[in-house]
Amino acid sequence: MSAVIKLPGDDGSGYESSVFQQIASGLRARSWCVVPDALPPQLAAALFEQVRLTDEQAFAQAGVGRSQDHVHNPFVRRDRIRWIDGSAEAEQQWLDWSGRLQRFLNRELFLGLFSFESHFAHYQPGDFYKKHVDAFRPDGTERGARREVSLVTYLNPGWQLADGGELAIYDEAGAEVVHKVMPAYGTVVVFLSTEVPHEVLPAVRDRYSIAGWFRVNGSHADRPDPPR
Ligand SMILES: O=C(O)CCC(=O)C(=O)O
Ligand SMILES: [Fe+2]
Repeated sequence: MSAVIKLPGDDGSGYESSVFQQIASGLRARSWCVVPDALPPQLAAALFEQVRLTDEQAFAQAGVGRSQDHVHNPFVRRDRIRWIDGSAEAEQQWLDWSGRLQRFLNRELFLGLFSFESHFAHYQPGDFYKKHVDAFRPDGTERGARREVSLVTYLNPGWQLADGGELAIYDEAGAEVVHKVMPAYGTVVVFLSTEVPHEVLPAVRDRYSIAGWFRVNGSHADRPDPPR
């Protein structure tokens, strides 16, 4: 694989903090936000290279549901995924960037996010992910760490409107689409995992993305939970 250029933390240009600020303001105002060109170009390029070189065999059919009843349901979602573990340098840079975003959101919004998990996703032409929320509102009985904030980014150079594959964002009741996001290279979408129903519409070309979740600790004082 070609050498990946080492990324500094925030390069001091203020670009990163301005992106993070837009995300925090968006979440504060209406529980979701879309920031075009949010990924630093070097990071986007490194991740795109990584996903491009990943053997299709390394992607596994994605499932739906909570851990115990997690099943593959091709009527709900068709994408194939590969979890990011930081073993490649591009992945480590992605985890560093999302770690900085996590700390920023905790500082600005007091969200108490304490862990992050993410995967690459590949939607082939015609694939979709029907309307869903990424987490259910806590009902007081759950003890595990739960998804609080969802983070999605796209790795599709030259995407056109006619290619489809938008992320449709619904109102909180899930009744109407309020916004459609084109999965354009470097665009980042962030939303509250329990509040924002959304759907991936079919595309006419291969669609690559990363989907990730920041979790909060749902543990009770008497019985701490592990992060996952
Ligand atoms: O790829 C997207 O636009 C969203 C994916 C998604 O909703 C998910 O993986 O939960
Ligand atoms: Fe989702």
